[in-house]
Amino acid sequence: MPSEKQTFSDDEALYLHQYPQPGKIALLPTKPMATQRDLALAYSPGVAVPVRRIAENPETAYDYTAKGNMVAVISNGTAILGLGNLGALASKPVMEGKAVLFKRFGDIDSFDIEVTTQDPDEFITVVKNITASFGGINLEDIKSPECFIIEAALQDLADIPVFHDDQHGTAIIAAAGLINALEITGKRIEDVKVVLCGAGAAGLSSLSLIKALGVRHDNTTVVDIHGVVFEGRKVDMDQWKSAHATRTNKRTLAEAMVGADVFLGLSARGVLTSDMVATMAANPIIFAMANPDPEITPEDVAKVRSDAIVATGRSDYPNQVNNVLGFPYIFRGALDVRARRVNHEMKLAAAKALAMLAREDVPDEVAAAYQGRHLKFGKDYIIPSPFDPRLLWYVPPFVAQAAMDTGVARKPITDMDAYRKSLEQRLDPSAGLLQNITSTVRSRPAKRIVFAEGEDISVIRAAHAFKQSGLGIPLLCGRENLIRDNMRVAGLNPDEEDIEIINARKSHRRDAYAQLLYARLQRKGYLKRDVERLINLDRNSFAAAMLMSGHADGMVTGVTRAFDQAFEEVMRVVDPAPGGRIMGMSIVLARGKTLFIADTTVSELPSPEELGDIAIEAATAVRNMGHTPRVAFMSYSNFGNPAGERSERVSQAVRLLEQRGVDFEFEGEMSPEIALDSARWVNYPFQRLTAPANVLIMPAIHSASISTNLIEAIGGATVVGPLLLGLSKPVQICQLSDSVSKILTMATFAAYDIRASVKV
Ligand SMILES: NC(=O)C1=CN([C@@H]2O[C@H](COP(=O)(O)OP(=O)(O)OC[C@H]3O[C@@H](n4cnc5c(N)ncnc54)[C@H](OP(=O)(O)O)[C@@H]3O)[C@@H](O)[C@H]2O)C=CC1
Ligand SMILES: CC(=O)C(=O)O
Ligand SMILES: [Mg+2]
Repeated sequence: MPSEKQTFSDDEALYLHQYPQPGKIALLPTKPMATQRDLALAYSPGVAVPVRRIAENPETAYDYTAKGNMVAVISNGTAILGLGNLGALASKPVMEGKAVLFKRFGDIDSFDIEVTTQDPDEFITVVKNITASFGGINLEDIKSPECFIIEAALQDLADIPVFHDDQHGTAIIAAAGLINALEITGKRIEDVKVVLCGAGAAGLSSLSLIKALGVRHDNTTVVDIHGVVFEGRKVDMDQWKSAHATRTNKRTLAEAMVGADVFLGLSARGVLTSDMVATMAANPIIFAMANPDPEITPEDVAKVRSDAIVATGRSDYPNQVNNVLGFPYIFRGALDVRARRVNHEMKLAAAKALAMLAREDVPDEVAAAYQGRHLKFGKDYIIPSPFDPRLLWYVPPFVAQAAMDTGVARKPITDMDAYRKSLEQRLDPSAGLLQNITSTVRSRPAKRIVFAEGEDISVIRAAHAFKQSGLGIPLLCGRENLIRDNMRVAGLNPDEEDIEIINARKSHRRDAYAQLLYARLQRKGYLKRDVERLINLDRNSFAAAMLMSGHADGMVTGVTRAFDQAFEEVMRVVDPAPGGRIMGMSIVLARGKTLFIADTTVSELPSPEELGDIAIEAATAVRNMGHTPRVAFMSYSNFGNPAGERSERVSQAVRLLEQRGVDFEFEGEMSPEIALDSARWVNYPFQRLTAPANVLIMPAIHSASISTNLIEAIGGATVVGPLLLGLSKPVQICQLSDSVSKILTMATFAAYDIRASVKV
């Protein structure tokens, strides 16, 4: 059952997993395989050379193969999230997901491996025999108590870190959160009474770690599906539960919760009730970490307690206590020193580092990642956000140092400052862009975005997601009946959808909008009845009139008709911004680069002066997104070589812009390989860019459009847009039949408003 807060439908989740290709990962070669020589070097016979070296000295596998930055995510699917034992194959989406998260947050390459056995010995044998391929093994979603046996055995058998993430990743994050929650509430760790619900992998390991930090055994109560785990209990006990059993008369969770300071939930959805929370001690700390749905929602806690600190495993509430905050950085640090294992000291170091990071000031560029919430260490911010880019250079050095201090590092780091800098460079700068745009929109006062094609099912879904994600107030244009019917088709309940529907034909503003349009179009060959028809029948005219009249703050269209037609309809109603340049800018996110390309939609063949206007509009929009623009005027030639009429136009654009005294870097004319690769600048010592260009101004629409579409078609890149700039109001035009996600992105950009006329 999807949870109340879920902002997407089951169909959308399936669609994401199925298209454009099934699954979430693919392999990216790091060496060319284009020629016979490439093949000879990389494969037979060249490959024989590293083979012999590794046979002679196994350590050199770290030098000649991807082993050192490769982690296997291995499961048998016996405890998939909180969904239970659904088997190895069913766990594959989660394992692919973890592999992607390793890459996204830790720049670690990763394979998912699903082992179809539930027999621990067989599982151990399989994993033991593949450890040589990897720098580390991340065991995932294996149920207890088998997970304890499996991990311990593999740690003895392997000479690389074997880390059961549900145990230790979770324990590390929960410990970090607890350290900070105790600090905020002023409670002492040796005094707090802790109830753990869920005596499984995550629960028992978390309890062990917080005991190592100072929680007293006698102050803890463990509860599993049968109730309290007390000393002497006979039902469903094992050595791991017994180690945490306490002498107590309490038998149920409700009894255990009376007077408790801390609740750690690593069990199942809805296990904790508001009534139980009401009986907790003052300033209770509640970590409801079951996934995908917590033991209790923050809303249900708030009904009975205003003094509680609440954390969940989910990203849509404050305080996400989820192991995604841990495994990328713990493995990063462990791999970088070629650690033999992840030991207790490394886990404690990671927990303390995470706790410390949450107490540091949040710089502006990081603030955007926090979904507009209060950014000061306190009740709603006890742990860093998974999107905090500082995690990657903050946490691994502590882990690596602990590995070195405890003698498990095979390759100690000699210069920690240099190491920290190298971690900063690993960060994919493109990864944060869309997240930052989304977070900023959430943090600002809600904007009303009119979705002109409100009857379309994808548009309805996007509007629903827009609202559910807290991005603003969607307004759907169209006929109520049709929209309500299509809401049902989209799996939504129209009676529960709190989205305003505006039917042009019934709108009391029809006349006013017709007047507005008539005033604009009467000298352009339109009669009064022509504009009345437009307002009644053409949703773009109606929606644009809403925008111009201040009844909406932004507009999205283009899903049901071609760009040119939608653009023309919008332009009939919406004025250009004073001094603005109407143009399209596409954003290309690929391989760690963010490129802004303009003009991808409007001007066929801009004059040199117009190219300058495009550069100014683009550079300001780029700045509005928090990036420093470095503009390159694109050509097939570089600084007059080879000479030609087309390249001369571009060169002239650069000269004209020099006279306009702009406040951003620009250079040209130049070809893309020179603009993007500073290593090639040796031949052009006079060029003025301080780093590779990120804004590419194309000489004409065909080169802009072809190059952008080519990048997208080749694959491996995310292309956003084209985003429409230069209008007096924020309008975004999607591509025909865009997916729900793309429509949502365009609506988010309409709400963010990157136009140059809106200097942020
Ligand atoms: N936020 C995070 O980062 C993480 C969250 N988790 C979540 O923690 C939960 C447990 O995962 P994991 O430890 O890997 O799985 P395990 O299967 O190892 O453990 C689950 C434990 O919860 C117990 N349990 C289930 N239902 C209840 C209930 N109604 N009342 C009390 N105890 C119950 C189980 O008891 P029994 O075996 O008797 O059924 C078992 O002891 C899952 O929801 C998972 O998503 C896990 C890892 C990380
Ligand atoms: C987060 C995680 O690993 C789990 O819920 O199993
Ligand atoms: Mg897990």
